[in-house]
Amino acid sequence: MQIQVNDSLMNVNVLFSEADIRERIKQLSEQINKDYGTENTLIILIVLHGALLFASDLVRNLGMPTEIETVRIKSYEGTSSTGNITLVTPLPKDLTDKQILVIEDIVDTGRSIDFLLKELRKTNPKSIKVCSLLDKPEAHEFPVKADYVGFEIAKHFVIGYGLDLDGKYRNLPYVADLKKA
Ligand SMILES: O=P(O)(O)OC[C@H]1O[C@H](OP(=O)(O)OP(=O)(O)O)[C@H](O)[C@@H]1O
Ligand code: HPA
Repeated sequence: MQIQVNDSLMNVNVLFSEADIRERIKQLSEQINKDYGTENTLIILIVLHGALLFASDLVRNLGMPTEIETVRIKSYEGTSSTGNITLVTPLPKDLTDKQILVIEDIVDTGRSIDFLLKELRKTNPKSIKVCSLLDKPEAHEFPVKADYVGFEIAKHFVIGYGLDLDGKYRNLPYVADLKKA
């Protein structure tokens, strides 16, 4: 598939197929189940919109009692971070002494997760961990490290499986990167 991005025609190259993603989610959920056990409630905090598809597949494989919460933050226009994070919806209430697992689609510059973790720490939770489908270590501008990462990728803009370009392509069942045609 080819798509137009600003003045350039881009090739869409599949990086991770549906089957790759399914298999990696199985491995990640086994690790999370092992780390948290089955007794205590885990708050699953889904960062909207990008993490919606990943989170909905991941939580089905978790064995502990969970409460699902969402927060919406926004900072991207096109393929670049604006540098300004907006907390579009408030944080969930009553996070004090709770175990929180933040679900992200991607850690790119790290600005969004850095911002969110700072906000969450103000609520005095018992613990906070981050599970991100994708991580771009070479793009980090903030000292963040996700506890669970599906795939590390190079510094290319990616779309699909929740990830968008100006709101489009989130419904693709695979993750693809964009390269000049
Ligand atoms: O590490 P960063 O450089 O901050 O990039 C990662 C963030 O960017 C995207 O969110 P976006 O603002 O595009 O909102 P969306 O989830 O609704 O697409 C993505 O979902 C992450 O939250
Ligand atoms: O590579 C990306 N793709 C889509 N959304 C994003 N938000 C940060 N990085 C990306």
